[in-house]
Amino acid sequence: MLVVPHPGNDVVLDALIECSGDARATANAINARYKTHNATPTSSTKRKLASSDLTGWLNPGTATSEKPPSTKKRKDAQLPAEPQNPAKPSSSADTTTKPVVNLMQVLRSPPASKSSIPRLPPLTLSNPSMVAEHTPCTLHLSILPPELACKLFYFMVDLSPSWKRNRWWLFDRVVESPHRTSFFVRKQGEDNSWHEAAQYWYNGRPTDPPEEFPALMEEACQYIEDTVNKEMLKRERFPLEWAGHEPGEKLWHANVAASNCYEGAKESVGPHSDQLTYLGPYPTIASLSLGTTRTFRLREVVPSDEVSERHPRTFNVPLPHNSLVIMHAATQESFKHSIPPQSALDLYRPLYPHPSRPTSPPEPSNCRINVTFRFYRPDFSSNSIPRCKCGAPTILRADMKNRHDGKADKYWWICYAGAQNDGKGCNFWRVMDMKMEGRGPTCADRSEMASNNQASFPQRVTV
Ligand SMILES: O=C(O)CCC(=O)C(=O)O
Ligand SMILES: [Fe+2]
Repeated sequence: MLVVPHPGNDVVLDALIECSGDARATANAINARYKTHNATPTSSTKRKLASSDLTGWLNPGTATSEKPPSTKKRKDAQLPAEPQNPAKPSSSADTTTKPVVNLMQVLRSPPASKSSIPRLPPLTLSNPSMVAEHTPCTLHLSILPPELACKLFYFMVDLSPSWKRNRWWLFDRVVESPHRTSFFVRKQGEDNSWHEAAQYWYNGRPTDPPEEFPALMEEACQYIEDTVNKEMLKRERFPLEWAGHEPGEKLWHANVAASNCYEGAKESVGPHSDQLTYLGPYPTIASLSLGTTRTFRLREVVPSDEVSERHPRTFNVPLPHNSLVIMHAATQESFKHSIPPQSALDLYRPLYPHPSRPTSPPEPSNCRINVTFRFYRPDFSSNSIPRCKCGAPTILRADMKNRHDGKADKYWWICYAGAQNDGKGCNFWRVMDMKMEGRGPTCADRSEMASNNQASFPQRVTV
């Protein structure tokens, strides 16, 4: 079993988007990027090159090939264009021989930069005002009453042995995430429509019906919703954000939550942006940290038209027990986030004894529990998600290299069936069209309505 930081295929999906859905160009581009990085191969890099060539990933004979929306290369794509003479398929990359190779070595290697633009060192954002200054996120310390935070930590740690390691196909092998995860829904009437969404938390794997929010999670969620709503009132809203709440209803509420357990310093999650399939564009996600402090890393994705001017910057945010990061709108569109492995960590020392051992002193722990509270939008409900030719629901991803200013945003519906189906999906691609697909109302729709009614509407959209 190859263990890679989840979700390792984020890099591949981004590269596919940059190559306008052309899978062959994507494989060639990833190979070319790797080869550029290792321009003067040593004997060890030669060995890696031979075993990790991605050309064999493509299997056009089995793919249900839909012509991508545009096969014309985008001139602003960061990855190199398809070579004139595509490399001959490497025998060692042949799917029948299945070489064992850590694909992250291939996918993670950025090209050696020859540019003169200064690289900025990673910046540690050690307090809430620094986080707000440099990122679209806000950090909130001591978010829950201390006893509730401690009880919820114990409760989730006790539950976590039943959580799953995410598994999916990447190219021709199954990979597994280096942490455990679970998914919860908030009971709201008889609505079971998020069962399918839960499967997406597990990369399209069939799952048992998701669990409902346990009582302690529900209690915590109410504090978190209050903070998120207060923060949302302070910030600008983006045109594609959801604005369909009823008068008097909260701007944001959580209807699902995903949890992660990282045991020890080495468990991690790789750089990714969250899938937008049910969240829609410009989501707000509230991420609660309990237990040992870990670093939350944010790395900006520089739009294509700025790559020659500046390098992306990396920000490290230490997240202590009982802290909340709100990933506000535009975080998923313009940053990747991760929990990198660490060489060491400080044990968490609970203030209170475990409820089932009230007379024993609390034991230090090397676990971190993370709960991300999310709002799955009604206009992105399961039955509205386009299906690909495999018959499976597609996933929604932002074209991160496009500028994200609320005006020129682009999102793609992409086949994701390959993640569970021996790595074989179809080449389904479609640009999302909010209006044509009948989605909304968004902040832009509301603001349009207001101007049609000739009401004066402020520049900052308030809904
Ligand atoms: O553990 C964290 O703070 C991040 C988890 C995460 O990125 C995710 O669940 O999508
Ligand atoms: Fe995430």
